[in-house]
Amino acid sequence: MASGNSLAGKVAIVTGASSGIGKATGLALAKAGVKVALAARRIDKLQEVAKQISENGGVSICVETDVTKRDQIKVLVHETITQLGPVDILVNNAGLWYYSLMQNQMEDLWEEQIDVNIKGLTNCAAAVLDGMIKQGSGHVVNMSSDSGKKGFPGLAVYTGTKFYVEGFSQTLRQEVCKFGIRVTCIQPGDVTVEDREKTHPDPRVC
Ligand SMILES: NC(=O)C1=CN([C@@H]2O[C@H](COP(=O)(O)OP(=O)(O)OC[C@H]3O[C@@H](n4cnc5c(N)ncnc54)[C@H](OP(=O)(O)O)[C@@H]3O)[C@@H](O)[C@H]2O)C=CC1
Ligand SMILES: CC(=O)[C@H](N)C(=O)O
Repeated sequence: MASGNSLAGKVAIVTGASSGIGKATGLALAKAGVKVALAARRIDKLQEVAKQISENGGVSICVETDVTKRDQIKVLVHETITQLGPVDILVNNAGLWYYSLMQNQMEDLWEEQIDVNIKGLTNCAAAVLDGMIKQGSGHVVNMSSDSGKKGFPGLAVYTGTKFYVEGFSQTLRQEVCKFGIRVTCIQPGDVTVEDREKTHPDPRVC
C-alpha cells in the first residue's frame, strides 16, 4: 500500500475501524507492522480491536471520531502524528448504506449517507494532504464499492455516493501524483460484516 516494499514501521489511519472491512484492514495492517490509528464513533469497539492488535504484538491507538465533524478529523490526524508519527496511509473506509426505494422518501437516510460517504471521505483525505505533500509520499485508499461502477435498485443515493468516490479519487490522483502521493480506489462486492443485520426499525428500510 505505501511506497517501498515493506509496510513495517509505516503509520496508517483507518476510518470505520470499529467493524467490518475497516476492522479487518486495521488488524491486517497491524500484523504487517504498521502503526495504526483506529477511528470510528464506537470507542468500545475500537478498544476491542486495539486489544486484539496489542495481543498480537502490534501498535495502535484509538481515536473516537465522527467523520462528519471536521474538528474531530483534525484531532484524529493530530493525535496520530503526535502519538505514532507522520501519516503514510489513510484508509478512507467509513461508510454506510440503506436499502430503500427512492419513492419511500427517506430524506434523513439520504443525508446521512451523503454526509458520511461523501463529505466524511473528502474531509479525511483533505486533512492528511498537507502532511503527505510536505513529506513527498503517502497513500490515500478510498473505499468505493461495486455500487461505484453500476446502479442497484434500492441503493440510488448510496450508489451516487460511491460514484462520487470514484470521480473524487480519479481527480485527486491526477492532482497529487506529482507530490509522490498515491490514490487508490477499492470496489468490494458483497462482503458479509457482523454489524449489518436487518436491524433498522423503519419497515421502509430493508
Ligand atoms: N460490506 C459490503 O458488502 C461492502 C462494503 N463497502 C464499503 O466498505 C466500507 C465499510 O463498510 P462495512 O465494513 O461493510 O460495514 P460496517 O457497517 O461493518 O462498517 C462501517 C464502519 O463505518 C463507521 N462509520 C459509520 N458512520 C461513521 C461516522 N459518521 N464516523 C466515523 N465512522 C463511521 C462505523 O463505525 P461506527 O459506527 O463505530 O462509527 C463502522 O466502523 C463502507 O464504505 C462501505 O460502503 C463496499 C462494498 C461492499
Ligand atoms: C450495499 C451493497 O450491496 C454493495 N455491494 C455495497 O455494500 O457497497
